[in-house]
Amino acid sequence: MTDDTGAPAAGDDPETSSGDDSETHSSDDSEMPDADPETPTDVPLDRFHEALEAEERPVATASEVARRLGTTQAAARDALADLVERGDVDRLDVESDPVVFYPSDWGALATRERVVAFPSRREIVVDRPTQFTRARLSQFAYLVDTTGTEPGTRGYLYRIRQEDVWAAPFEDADALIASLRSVLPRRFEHLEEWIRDQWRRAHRFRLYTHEDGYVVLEAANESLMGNVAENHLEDGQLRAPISETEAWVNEDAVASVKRALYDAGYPVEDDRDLETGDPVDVDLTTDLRDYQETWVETFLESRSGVYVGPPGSGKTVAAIATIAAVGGETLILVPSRELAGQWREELLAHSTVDPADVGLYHGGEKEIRPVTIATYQIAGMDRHRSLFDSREWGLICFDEAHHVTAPVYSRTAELQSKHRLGLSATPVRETGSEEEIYTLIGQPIGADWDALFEAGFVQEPEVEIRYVPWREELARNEYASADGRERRRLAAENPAKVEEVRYLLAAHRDRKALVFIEYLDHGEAIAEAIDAPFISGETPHHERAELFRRFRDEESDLDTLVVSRVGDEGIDLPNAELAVVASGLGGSRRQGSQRAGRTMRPAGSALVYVLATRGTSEEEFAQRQMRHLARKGVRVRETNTAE
Ligand SMILES: Nc1ncnc2c1ncn2[C@@H]1O[C@H](COP(=O)(O)OP(=O)(O)OP(=O)(O)O)[C@@H](O)[C@H]1O
Repeated sequence: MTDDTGAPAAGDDPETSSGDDSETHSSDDSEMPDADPETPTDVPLDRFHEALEAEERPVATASEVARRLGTTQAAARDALADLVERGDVDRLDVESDPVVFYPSDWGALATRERVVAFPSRREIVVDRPTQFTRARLSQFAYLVDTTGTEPGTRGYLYRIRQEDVWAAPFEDADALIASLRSVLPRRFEHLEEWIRDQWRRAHRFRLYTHEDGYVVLEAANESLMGNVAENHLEDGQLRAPISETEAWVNEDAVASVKRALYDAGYPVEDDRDLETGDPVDVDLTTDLRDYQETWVETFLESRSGVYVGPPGSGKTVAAIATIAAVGGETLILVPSRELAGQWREELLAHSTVDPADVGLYHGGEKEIRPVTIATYQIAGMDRHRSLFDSREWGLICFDEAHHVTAPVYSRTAELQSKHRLGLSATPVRETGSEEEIYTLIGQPIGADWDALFEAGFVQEPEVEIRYVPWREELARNEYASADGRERRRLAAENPAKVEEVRYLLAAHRDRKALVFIEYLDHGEAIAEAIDAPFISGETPHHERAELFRRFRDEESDLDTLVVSRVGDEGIDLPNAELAVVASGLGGSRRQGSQRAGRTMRPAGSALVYVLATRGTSEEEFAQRQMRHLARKGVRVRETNTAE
């Protein structure tokens, strides 16, 4: 069984997570009386109660108990085993979490968290959810909001969508329903029926490779083949019927068949034999974290998928592990040349790959090697078709998968016979091509973002929206009399923002900072005012690379960069501790979370300031972007700055 929570895998020894625990709970051991490292295995039930009280939770892992009792983990585990033996304590094997313990007479522990179901809306609100509940829910429900709908409440709102059921990692519908029942206060027949129905839909069509090598579409019964497939598929997608329930699929149409049936509400199971390409000798040299291992295992089971995790959560490293596991020639597609270079370095840093086996293919260099890193731009050009055809790629990796362009999609549609891996920090897209990503690349394989923040793998940024007033009458009047795009530009370029940027940089003098802007003039004005370099699309590549290199260099005195959209994405600046989004609020939610993402790095504490001109549409944009982050569990604060 797999899970997409990113939490430690099934049956994990609690020991493996003890290191994380100590980071997640700020424990104060001095509260515990008589901490004795030599605590015998015989722990009275009272001491266990004390440990729970100190944790302020109804359940505790062995490592939490050990810490509270001031004993070793092994001793705590033995003691807990004794208590379980005596019937005083129960243990709960949570599939994707460490084992937790609770007093037997608290059997109704779930009442501590309040779970309320709204079956007709297919929504579940959980007040103070435990890890257990969250891990379970995240397997078949979508976390809509963590901020609570009423002021002061802390409800987590989950929604069970069609596609969540389709992608739920269970062997069968019964297992999914069992999981649902384990978190809901009672049974909801209609909801269960709906889930079973959705589950059935997702298992009605299957693609497989015939022993003679061609691809077959198989329907669960005749009428599905007749009604659904024939009504929704176009001429030429199927070559010929093989039986009442099977048809020979045109190899070039595999992607469009999948897409059409998905749109018709019948996601297709893809059981074809995939190509692996010529073998490549790559071993991983970095130990994966538990959730990364789960990602890779899940990928290998379905042979396609998209790792969805916040920036800095280790998607690239997990992708390198996947490359090593598939072990075949790999084509990696990235949005920019800088990222291609970075990918190469990461590959060399985290694996044994021979540098001579890694090629870069972009505007500057054109090498095709067993592992080739190319830009989407080049990959989309007709005259570079050979990139796809010259080797039998076994794995195609789409970095920043929401960037995949239409020409690349159409090309990769032909590459459905390869292992396909996407990486994305932002599953949400406003243009609606989320479905495109998931049907053409694969299902999302994700982690619970909150859990990653809690475990300390990713620093939670503090995001603050600062509403900046017009401080100049002239600017305010100009704005009032303008319209359309001009109005938006004027709001973005509110001169008062220059002061604000200066103030924020001065207030955080010790932090490496990125200032994001949308309009070139504005960027130049800010760069001049704060005396920092400005990187835009017009900055030559070598200059850009040099500035980024200096910014990364701890020794260098370059600690502030002003960056236009080019700097937005994926550039690895792990030491950026402060981001000021001075303009660019008209962008999508994707950009909002990417900008915040630039500073969501394991090193240093991260702060993001978003400047919005008060009383303009920027206010609304800022709030929309930040709501998206808040839903992901990121803390957002709003401040009005002085007139
Ligand atoms: N298993 C691991 N052990 C040690 N360090 C790791 C591990 N996984 C990732 N890291 C480190 O964490 C940092 C972020 O990892 P990585 O670049 O893979 O994240 P990402 O999710 O791809 O980020 P982005 O979305 O910004 O590209 C890197 O410095 C990387 O070396």
